[in-house]
Amino acid sequence: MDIANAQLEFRNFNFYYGKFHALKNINFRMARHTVTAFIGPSGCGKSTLLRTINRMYDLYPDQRAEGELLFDGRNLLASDIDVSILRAKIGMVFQKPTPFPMSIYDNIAFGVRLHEKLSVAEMDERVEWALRKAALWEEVKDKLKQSGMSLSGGQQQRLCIARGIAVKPEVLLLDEPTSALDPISTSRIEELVDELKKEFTIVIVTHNMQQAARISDYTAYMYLGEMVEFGVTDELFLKPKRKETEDYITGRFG
Ligand SMILES: Nc1ncnc2c1ncn2[C@@H]1O[C@H](COP(=O)(O)OP(=O)(O)OP(=O)(O)O)[C@@H](O)[C@H]1O
Repeated sequence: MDIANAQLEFRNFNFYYGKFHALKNINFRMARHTVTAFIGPSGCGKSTLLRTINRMYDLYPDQRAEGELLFDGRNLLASDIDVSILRAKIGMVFQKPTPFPMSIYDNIAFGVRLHEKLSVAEMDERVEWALRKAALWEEVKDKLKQSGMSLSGGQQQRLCIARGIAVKPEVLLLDEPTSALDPISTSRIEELVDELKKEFTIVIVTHNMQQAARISDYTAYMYLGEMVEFGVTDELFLKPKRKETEDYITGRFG
């Protein structure tokens, strides 16, 4: 399976936690404005793979990556890459909603201030833009000064998505963004992903195969640190090429 004009490309990519070889020879591409889902059993390396994309591992001295991870043709693993600029281009939303202990407005404005000097009016506009994109504006427009922590879990997760997109990244990484949410909040986030892919490239880790089938364009099935199969989502679910993938998606695994 090949993707022309890849925005992101893993080439002969390996990742280690100390001596533990967590990702083994990963090769695949992601196209701009598509949704790619990583699925596979617990511990297979989905989150590890996602976190390499914005070099989260830099924070931990015993973790290292080898090979190439190309973003618009540039190797993100190179030592001269400015990681703070990289993280502005590649935003991330975690499994548990993690609003900052500050107002709804400042949750969004905080990250923007680190990267851009905006006037008050421009910042107001940016905050509204991000909250509208995250489908939260109508619910919070009259309480922007209230703490982000006062929102419901589903609203907090949309606030985190708004915070992630407020700096106008090109790629948004979602690490099991709905696993702590009820079905209604989950379906709102799923609709949101569909909307957001018009402007951003989205990579999502999910435990939920139905969710991957519903919202992604491409799916990668991982097992024990290897990418067993990567392909167009409908094809991977309806006509998997590998027996291991078929066993997993039909529930015969384990
Ligand atoms: N900080 C760490 N130090 C050492 N090993 C780790 C660390 N984080 C993860 N691992 C190991 O790397 C492998 C992949 O873990 P990872 O969290 O990426 O899996 P996952 O597919 O996201 O799992 P889950 O679905 O349970 O979240 C596992 O064997 C795990 O034990």
